[in-house]
Amino acid sequence: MVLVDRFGRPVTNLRISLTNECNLNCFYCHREGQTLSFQEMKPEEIERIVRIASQLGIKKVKLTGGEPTIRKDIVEIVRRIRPYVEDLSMTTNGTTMKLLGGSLKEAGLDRVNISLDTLDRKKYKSITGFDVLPQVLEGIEKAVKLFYPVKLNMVVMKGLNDGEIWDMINYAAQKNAILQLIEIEVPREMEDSWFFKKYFYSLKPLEEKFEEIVVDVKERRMHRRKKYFIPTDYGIAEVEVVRSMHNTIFCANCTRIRLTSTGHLKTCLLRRDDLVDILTPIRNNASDEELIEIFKKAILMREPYWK
Ligand SMILES: Nc1nc2c(ncn2[C@@H]2O[C@H](COP(=O)(O)OP(=O)(O)OP(=O)(O)O)[C@@H](O)[C@H]2O)c(=O)[nH]1
Ligand SMILES: C[S@@+](CC[C@H](N)C(=O)[O-])C[C@H]1O[C@@H](n2cnc3c(N)ncnc32)[C@H](O)[C@@H]1O
Ligand code: SF4
Ligand code: SF4
Repeated sequence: MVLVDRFGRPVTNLRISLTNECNLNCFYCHREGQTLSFQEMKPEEIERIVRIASQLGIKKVKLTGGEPTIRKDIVEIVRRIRPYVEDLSMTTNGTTMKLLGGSLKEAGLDRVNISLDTLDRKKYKSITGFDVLPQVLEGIEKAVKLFYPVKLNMVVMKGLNDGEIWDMINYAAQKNAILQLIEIEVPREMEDSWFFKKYFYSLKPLEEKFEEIVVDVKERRMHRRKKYFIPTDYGIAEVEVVRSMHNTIFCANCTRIRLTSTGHLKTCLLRRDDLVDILTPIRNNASDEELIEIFKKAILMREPYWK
């Protein structure tokens, strides 16, 4: 069974923010659309929500945040939810990967996405606020030994790191990782913000350039994102483009529901009016049937953001 929303979009994956806290401070960070952080779910509460989701056909889970790996119980969380999930992945800034990668793998994590906007140490510090690029690069070395696929997330910013796109394509090919090139995304009301105006870099022209040089192009079901297969000196690079701003096709093919670290189901990254509390009912001993109804209510609230 898979639940389908009012717009005909099946809901097949759950994106869980484990904490809104982070050990870095990227200036553009959307924190998965979460604004509150007054409480965090316990491992057993997360496990219960994932079990209920799996009964509704939601079998792919992404762990994110804030930085998911700063939770002291991260390995326990992975171990607890593993049995209910077919594709269990994490998006991380990579700072703890060298230390934790082995335990996460052992606990059952399938794959990781690691954020890496630049290979330049000074720029990395100016973006994230911390001089930890060498630590992150070591984390990537560790990750590619443990997991497949590893994706590297590069948020492309005008005048800041747009000159590094081809270096990053080569770096990813060399490490046998997939590169995700990502446009900065903000909700409508923030399109006037200083950083969006200054740094937004449209990836559309680059996609057109890719079309001319690729050996293959594939399209993912989720968001109908394109994956380009580009020849490099290090073999074929796989480059996925995440172009979400004002993209109606992207939203029409959104198959995700979200869970905030405070225990609220959230229907869309960019909406501000879409939280459905599931943690309070759990703490008040709600039955599985009641939790299923809460999921269904949230799924009914889903709508494409850009339409
Ligand atoms: N607007 C929007 N952006 C998203 C959504 N999901 C992911 N993103 C953005 O896509 C980029 C990559 O996100 P990741 O956390 O690596 O996850 P992903 O690539 O979507 O997931 P996988 O491909 O399954 O690993 C980030 O910039 C996210 O903010 C979504 O549903 N809506
Ligand atoms: C919010 S972070 C959380 C996970 C982890 N801390 C990390 O940085 O990978 C998830 C992903 O969203 C991306 N991201 C954050 N803010 C963004 C924005 N405004 N636009 C596009 N992507 C963004 C990050 O680069 C990262 O790849
Ligand atoms: S590391 Fe991730 S959560 Fe932390 S500030 Fe950067 S993008 Fe946001
Ligand atoms: S509806 Fe669009 S903006 Fe909202 S989460 Fe889905 S893809 Fe992202």
